Amino acid sequence: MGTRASKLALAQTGTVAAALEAAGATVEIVKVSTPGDRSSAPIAEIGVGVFTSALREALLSGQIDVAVHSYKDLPTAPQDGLSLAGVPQREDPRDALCARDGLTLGELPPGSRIGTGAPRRTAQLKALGLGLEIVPIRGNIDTRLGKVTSGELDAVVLARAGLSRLDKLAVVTETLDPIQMLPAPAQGALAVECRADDVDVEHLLHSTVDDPTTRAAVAAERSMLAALEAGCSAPVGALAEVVEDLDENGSVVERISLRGTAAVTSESGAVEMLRASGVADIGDAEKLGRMVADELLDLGAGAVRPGT
Ligand SMILES: NCc1[nH]cc(CCC(=O)O)c1CC(=O)O
Repeated sequence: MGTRASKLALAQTGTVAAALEAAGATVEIVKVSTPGDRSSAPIAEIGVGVFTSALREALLSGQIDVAVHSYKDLPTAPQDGLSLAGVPQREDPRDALCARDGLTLGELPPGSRIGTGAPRRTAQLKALGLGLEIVPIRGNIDTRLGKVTSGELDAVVLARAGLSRLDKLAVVTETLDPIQMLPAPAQGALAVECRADDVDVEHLLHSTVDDPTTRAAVAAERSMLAALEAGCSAPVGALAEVVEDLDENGSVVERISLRGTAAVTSESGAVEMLRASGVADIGDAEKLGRMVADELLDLGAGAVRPGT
């Protein structure tokens, strides 16, 4: 199994490895270095797939047989020759504020310095109108948290899932409500890939680590992102949840609800978050994503293409 060498990537790969071992497989972990690990430039500058392409190449060349990615880091375009055989049950997808002195977002005084490198988090924080100063940062979770401990920053915003996997939830001072901060499409989910012609491994992954509910939710979020022609560094948030609903006969059915947001920045620099949402049958998850994207485009989301 190939993995990036960061603590988070190793923890993520470890959970999948444990599930495969419990199913009788023998696993060897192979660390693969990616351009995203070697460069500290903003992700938007290094390009799409900075954390995932090297793992995919190792898979295609036969150096490894299974790759575990953070799903939100995968480009939306499908990859020839690979199969997304397992989408394990998702962690809590929300973002988390880790602030000094136990403060919540509303308690941070205007002018507080908040670290994040994500255009999506930056846009949503600005749109809240709290007068916070957004400071661009990159680096692994410990590096980011260290900037709060040292006093360089008042807070950082991180994926709650990453902190949970590293057993660091104690540093969270507020789990951000999706009404204020919609997570990245597929945040908190993993993507487990193998070669498309490796049917035994594909079957093993599918039968041991795949969660159809997570797969449907992520499909809705990612099809919204793809329909906006945006990538993981775009100011776009999405959250799909499987909810219980009643059909026309009054029987309980599971349906999927999707909320999406995209930022538009005016010439004066003011940020507005456009919002759209919808509900559909689980089998129509991808269609739902395209519908919510169309609604965002109708509202004026055309100006959120990558790089803008
Ligand atoms: N490349 C950043 C990245 N990719 C996946 C995670 C966290 C884990 C997840 O969202 O599943 C993170 C860090 C963060 O956003 O705080």
